[in-house]
Amino acid sequence: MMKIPVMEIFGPTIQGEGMVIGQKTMFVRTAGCDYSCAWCDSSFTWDGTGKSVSKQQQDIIDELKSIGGQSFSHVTISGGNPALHKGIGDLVDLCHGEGWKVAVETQATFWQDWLLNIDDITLSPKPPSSKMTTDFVKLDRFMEKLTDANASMKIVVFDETDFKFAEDVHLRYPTVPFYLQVGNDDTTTTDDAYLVSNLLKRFEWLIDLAVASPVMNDVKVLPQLHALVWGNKRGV
Ligand SMILES: C[S@@+](CC[C@H](N)C(=O)[O-])C[C@H]1O[C@@H](n2cnc3c(N)ncnc32)[C@H](O)[C@@H]1O
Ligand SMILES: Nc1nc2[nH]cc(C(=O)O)c2c(=O)[nH]1
Ligand code: SF4
Ligand SMILES: [Mg+2]
Repeated sequence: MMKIPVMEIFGPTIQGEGMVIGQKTMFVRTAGCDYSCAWCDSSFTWDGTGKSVSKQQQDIIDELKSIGGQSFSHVTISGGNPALHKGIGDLVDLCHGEGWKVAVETQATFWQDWLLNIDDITLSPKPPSSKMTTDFVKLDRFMEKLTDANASMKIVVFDETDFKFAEDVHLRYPTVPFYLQVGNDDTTTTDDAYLVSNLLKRFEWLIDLAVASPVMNDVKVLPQLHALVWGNKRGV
Protein backbone atom coordinates (compact mmCIF):
# COMPACT_ATOMS: atom_id res chain seq x y z
CA MET A 1 0.00 0.00 0.00
CA MET A 2 1.18 3.53 -0.77
CA LYS A 3 1.46 5.75 2.31
CA ILE A 4 -0.58 8.95 2.62
CA PRO A 5 0.84 12.32 3.74
CA VAL A 6 -1.48 13.33 6.58
CA MET A 7 -1.69 16.88 7.91
CA GLU A 8 -4.29 16.35 10.61
CA ILE A 9 -6.96 13.95 11.80
CA PHE A 10 -9.79 15.39 13.86
CA GLY A 11 -13.36 14.97 14.96
CA PRO A 12 -16.01 13.96 15.49
CA THR A 13 -17.37 17.31 14.39
CA ILE A 14 -20.04 18.25 11.89
CA GLN A 15 -19.48 18.69 8.19
CA GLY A 16 -19.82 22.46 7.84
CA GLU A 17 -20.20 22.61 4.07
CA GLY A 18 -22.03 21.33 1.05
CA MET A 19 -24.04 18.22 0.25
CA VAL A 20 -23.91 16.60 3.70
CA ILE A 21 -23.81 19.75 5.81
CA GLY A 22 -24.58 18.95 9.43
CA GLN A 23 -23.45 15.32 9.13
CA LYS A 24 -21.39 14.09 12.08
CA THR A 25 -18.00 13.14 10.68
CA MET A 26 -14.30 12.63 11.31
CA PHE A 27 -11.82 14.51 9.10
CA VAL A 28 -8.59 13.28 7.54
CA ARG A 29 -6.72 16.19 5.98
CA THR A 30 -3.99 15.30 3.51
CA ALA A 31 -0.98 17.44 2.63
CA GLY A 32 -0.17 18.96 -0.73
CA CYS A 33 -2.15 20.78 -3.38
CA ASP A 34 -1.71 21.35 -7.12
CA TYR A 35 -3.48 24.71 -6.65
CA SER A 36 -2.60 27.74 -4.53
CA CYS A 37 -5.89 29.60 -4.24
CA ALA A 38 -5.56 33.26 -3.23
CA TRP A 39 -8.03 32.76 -0.38
CA CYS A 40 -7.35 29.15 0.65
CA ASP A 41 -8.47 28.62 4.24
CA SER A 42 -6.21 25.55 4.52
CA SER A 43 -3.01 26.93 2.99
CA PHE A 44 -0.96 25.28 5.74
CA THR A 45 -1.47 22.06 3.77
CA TRP A 46 0.68 23.32 0.90
CA ASP A 47 2.57 26.55 1.77
CA GLY A 48 5.23 24.98 3.98
CA THR A 49 3.84 26.32 7.27
CA GLY A 50 2.31 22.96 8.29
CA LYS A 51 3.96 19.64 9.03
CA SER A 52 2.68 16.39 7.54
CA VAL A 53 3.43 12.80 8.48
CA SER A 54 3.42 9.96 5.95
CA LYS A 55 1.09 7.29 7.32
CA GLN A 56 0.02 3.74 6.57
CA GLN A 57 -3.69 3.25 5.94
CA GLN A 58 -4.19 0.97 8.96
CA ASP A 59 -2.49 3.53 11.22
CA ILE A 60 -4.97 6.17 10.01
CA ILE A 61 -7.84 3.80 10.83
CA ASP A 62 -6.38 3.18 14.31
CA GLU A 63 -5.95 6.93 14.88
CA LEU A 64 -9.54 7.62 13.79
CA LYS A 65 -10.71 5.03 16.33
CA SER A 66 -8.52 6.34 19.11
CA ILE A 67 -9.64 9.96 18.57
CA GLY A 68 -13.29 9.33 17.69
CA GLY A 69 -13.99 6.22 19.74
CA GLN A 70 -17.36 4.69 18.89
CA SER A 71 -18.87 8.10 18.21
CA PHE A 72 -18.74 8.26 14.42
CA SER A 73 -19.67 6.37 11.26
CA HIS A 74 -18.61 8.89 8.60
CA VAL A 75 -15.15 10.06 7.50
CA THR A 76 -14.42 13.09 5.32
CA ILE A 77 -11.14 13.21 3.42
CA SER A 78 -10.06 16.74 2.54
CA GLY A 79 -6.81 18.58 2.05
CA GLY A 80 -5.02 20.01 0.18
CA ASN A 81 -6.08 17.92 -2.76
CA PRO A 82 -6.67 14.34 -1.57
CA ALA A 83 -6.94 13.19 -5.19
CA LEU A 84 -3.16 13.58 -5.53
CA HIS A 85 -2.77 10.42 -3.44
CA LYS A 86 -3.28 6.98 -4.94
CA GLY A 87 -3.03 5.33 -1.50
CA ILE A 88 -6.36 6.77 -0.42
CA GLY A 89 -8.07 3.95 -2.35
CA ASP A 90 -6.94 1.41 0.26
CA LEU A 91 -7.95 3.76 3.09
CA VAL A 92 -11.46 4.06 1.63
CA ASP A 93 -11.74 0.25 1.46
CA LEU A 94 -10.64 -0.09 5.10
CA CYS A 95 -13.16 2.57 6.19
CA HIS A 96 -15.93 0.71 4.38
CA GLY A 97 -14.75 -2.49 6.09
CA GLU A 98 -15.37 -0.73 9.42
CA GLY A 99 -18.89 0.17 8.26
CA TRP A 100 -18.10 3.87 7.85
CA LYS A 101 -19.19 6.08 4.96
CA VAL A 102 -16.55 8.18 3.23
CA ALA A 103 -16.77 11.66 1.73
CA VAL A 104 -14.14 13.52 -0.28
CA GLU A 105 -13.49 17.19 -1.02
CA THR A 106 -11.50 17.98 -4.17
CA GLN A 107 -11.20 20.70 -6.79
CA ALA A 108 -11.57 18.05 -9.54
CA THR A 109 -8.21 18.54 -11.25
CA PHE A 110 -6.78 15.02 -10.74
CA TRP A 111 -8.61 11.75 -11.36
CA GLN A 112 -8.27 8.66 -9.16
CA ASP A 113 -10.28 5.46 -9.72
CA TRP A 114 -10.98 5.30 -5.96
CA LEU A 115 -13.29 8.29 -6.44
CA LEU A 116 -15.83 5.76 -7.74
CA ASN A 117 -15.94 4.17 -4.27
CA ILE A 118 -16.66 7.42 -2.40
CA ASP A 119 -20.12 7.84 -0.84
CA ASP A 120 -20.31 11.67 -0.98
CA ILE A 121 -18.13 13.49 -3.52
CA THR A 122 -17.84 17.27 -3.37
CA LEU A 123 -16.22 18.91 -6.38
CA SER A 124 -15.17 22.49 -6.03
CA PRO A 125 -13.87 24.03 -9.27
CA LYS A 126 -12.32 27.38 -8.49
CA PRO A 127 -13.79 30.75 -9.56
CA PRO A 128 -11.68 33.68 -10.90
CA SER A 129 -11.11 35.31 -7.47
CA SER A 130 -8.97 32.28 -6.52
CA LYS A 131 -6.50 33.23 -9.32
CA MET A 132 -6.66 29.60 -10.50
CA THR A 133 -7.87 28.67 -13.98
CA THR A 134 -10.39 25.89 -14.52
CA ASP A 135 -9.65 23.62 -17.49
CA PHE A 136 -13.21 22.83 -18.58
CA VAL A 137 -12.18 20.21 -21.15
CA LYS A 138 -10.44 18.30 -18.37
CA LEU A 139 -13.38 18.88 -16.03
CA ASP A 140 -15.79 17.47 -18.65
CA ARG A 141 -13.79 14.24 -18.79
CA PHE A 142 -13.68 14.10 -14.99
CA MET A 143 -17.46 14.60 -14.70
CA GLU A 144 -18.23 11.96 -17.35
CA LYS A 145 -16.64 9.29 -15.18
CA LEU A 146 -18.81 10.32 -12.22
CA THR A 147 -22.16 10.01 -14.00
CA ASP A 148 -23.34 7.24 -11.67
CA ALA A 149 -21.65 8.57 -8.53
CA ASN A 150 -23.13 10.60 -5.68
CA ALA A 151 -21.31 13.79 -6.65
CA SER A 152 -22.07 17.46 -6.15
CA MET A 153 -20.65 20.81 -7.23
CA LYS A 154 -19.80 23.44 -4.67
CA ILE A 155 -18.64 26.83 -5.91
CA VAL A 156 -17.20 29.40 -3.51
CA VAL A 157 -18.33 32.92 -4.40
CA PHE A 158 -16.55 36.16 -3.43
CA ASP A 159 -17.81 38.61 -6.08
CA GLU A 160 -20.11 38.95 -9.08
CA THR A 161 -17.51 37.55 -11.47
CA ASP A 162 -17.38 34.42 -9.33
CA PHE A 163 -21.18 34.24 -9.38
CA LYS A 164 -21.14 34.35 -13.20
CA PHE A 165 -18.57 31.52 -13.15
CA ALA A 166 -20.89 29.57 -10.84
CA GLU A 167 -23.78 30.09 -13.27
CA ASP A 168 -21.62 28.80 -16.14
CA VAL A 169 -20.62 25.69 -14.17
CA HIS A 170 -24.22 24.94 -13.20
CA LEU A 171 -25.39 25.36 -16.82
CA ARG A 172 -22.60 23.08 -18.03
CA TYR A 173 -23.49 20.26 -15.58
CA PRO A 174 -27.23 20.85 -15.02
CA THR A 175 -27.96 17.42 -13.51
CA VAL A 176 -25.27 17.64 -10.81
CA PRO A 177 -26.57 18.86 -7.42
CA PHE A 178 -25.28 22.39 -7.01
CA TYR A 179 -24.18 24.38 -3.95
CA LEU A 180 -23.16 28.01 -3.64
CA GLN A 181 -20.79 28.67 -0.74
CA VAL A 182 -20.03 31.95 0.97
CA GLY A 183 -16.38 32.98 0.63
CA ASN A 184 -14.48 33.81 3.81
CA ASP A 185 -12.18 36.75 2.98
CA ASP A 186 -10.51 36.88 6.41
CA THR A 187 -9.23 33.42 7.30
CA THR A 188 -6.84 34.63 10.01
CA THR A 189 -8.93 36.89 12.26
CA THR A 190 -9.64 35.66 15.78
CA ASP A 191 -12.37 38.28 16.23
CA ASP A 192 -15.32 35.88 15.94
CA ALA A 193 -18.01 38.55 16.39
CA TYR A 194 -16.61 40.52 13.45
CA LEU A 195 -16.10 37.35 11.38
CA VAL A 196 -19.63 36.06 11.93
CA SER A 197 -21.29 39.38 11.12
CA ASN A 198 -19.13 39.72 7.98
CA LEU A 199 -19.93 36.14 6.86
CA LEU A 200 -23.65 36.59 7.47
CA LYS A 201 -23.62 39.81 5.41
CA ARG A 202 -21.88 37.93 2.60
CA PHE A 203 -24.38 35.08 2.98
CA GLU A 204 -27.28 37.51 2.54
CA TRP A 205 -25.56 39.06 -0.51
CA LEU A 206 -25.11 35.59 -2.06
CA ILE A 207 -28.72 34.64 -1.32
CA ASP A 208 -29.88 37.84 -3.05
CA LEU A 209 -27.84 37.01 -6.17
CA ALA A 210 -29.14 33.43 -6.27
CA VAL A 211 -32.74 34.51 -5.72
CA ALA A 212 -32.53 36.97 -8.63
CA SER A 213 -30.87 34.52 -11.06
CA PRO A 214 -33.09 32.41 -13.37
CA VAL A 215 -30.10 30.08 -13.79
CA MET A 216 -30.03 29.32 -10.05
CA ASN A 217 -33.56 27.99 -9.55
CA ASP A 218 -32.47 24.59 -8.25
CA VAL A 219 -29.45 25.34 -6.10
CA LYS A 220 -28.65 25.44 -2.41
CA VAL A 221 -26.97 28.47 -0.86
CA LEU A 222 -24.88 27.79 2.23
CA PRO A 223 -22.40 29.41 4.58
CA GLN A 224 -19.49 27.48 6.12
CA LEU A 225 -21.34 26.40 9.25
CA HIS A 226 -18.13 25.60 11.13
CA ALA A 227 -16.88 29.17 10.55
CA LEU A 228 -20.07 30.56 12.07
CA VAL A 229 -19.72 28.31 15.12
CA TRP A 230 -15.95 28.14 15.65
CA GLY A 231 -14.52 30.98 13.54
CA ASN A 232 -11.15 30.31 11.90
CA LYS A 233 -10.14 27.71 14.50
CA ARG A 234 -8.27 24.70 13.10
CA GLY A 235 -9.24 21.08 13.71
CA VAL A 236 -12.99 21.62 14.03
C1 LIG B 1 -9.54 23.63 1.78
S1 LIG B 1 -10.43 22.90 0.46
C2 LIG B 1 -9.69 21.27 0.33
C3 LIG B 1 -10.27 20.42 -0.80
C4 LIG B 1 -9.91 20.83 -2.22
N1 LIG B 1 -8.58 21.30 -2.33
C5 LIG B 1 -10.89 21.86 -2.73
O1 LIG B 1 -10.52 23.03 -2.80
O2 LIG B 1 -12.01 21.49 -3.07
C6 LIG B 1 -12.06 22.52 1.13
C7 LIG B 1 -13.16 23.43 0.70
O3 LIG B 1 -12.96 24.71 1.27
C8 LIG B 1 -13.27 25.70 0.30
N2 LIG B 1 -12.60 26.93 0.70
C9 LIG B 1 -11.27 27.14 0.78
N3 LIG B 1 -10.99 28.39 1.19
C10 LIG B 1 -12.19 29.00 1.40
C11 LIG B 1 -12.57 30.30 1.85
N4 LIG B 1 -11.66 31.25 2.15
N5 LIG B 1 -13.89 30.58 1.94
C12 LIG B 1 -14.83 29.63 1.64
N6 LIG B 1 -14.52 28.38 1.22
C13 LIG B 1 -13.22 28.06 1.11
C14 LIG B 1 -12.78 25.08 -0.98
O4 LIG B 1 -13.35 25.69 -2.12
C15 LIG B 1 -13.24 23.66 -0.81
O5 LIG B 1 -14.57 23.54 -1.23
N1 LIG C 1 -16.38 21.25 10.23
C1 LIG C 1 -15.71 21.34 9.09
N2 LIG C 1 -16.34 21.16 7.92
C2 LIG C 1 -15.61 21.21 6.78
N3 LIG C 1 -16.04 21.03 5.52
C3 LIG C 1 -15.00 21.09 4.67
C4 LIG C 1 -13.85 21.34 5.40
C5 LIG C 1 -12.52 21.37 4.78
O1 LIG C 1 -11.63 22.06 5.25
O2 LIG C 1 -12.35 20.71 3.75
C6 LIG C 1 -14.23 21.42 6.75
C7 LIG C 1 -13.56 21.63 8.00
O3 LIG C 1 -12.36 21.86 8.10
N4 LIG C 1 -14.35 21.56 9.12
S1 SF4 D 1 -7.65 23.79 -4.22
FE1 SF4 D 1 -8.44 23.64 -2.11
S2 SF4 D 1 -6.67 23.20 -0.77
FE2 SF4 D 1 -5.89 23.75 -2.80
S3 SF4 D 1 -5.38 25.90 -2.60
FE3 SF4 D 1 -7.47 25.82 -3.40
S4 SF4 D 1 -8.86 25.79 -1.65
FE4 SF4 D 1 -6.79 25.38 -0.90
MG1 LIG E 1 -12.01 24.05 5.78
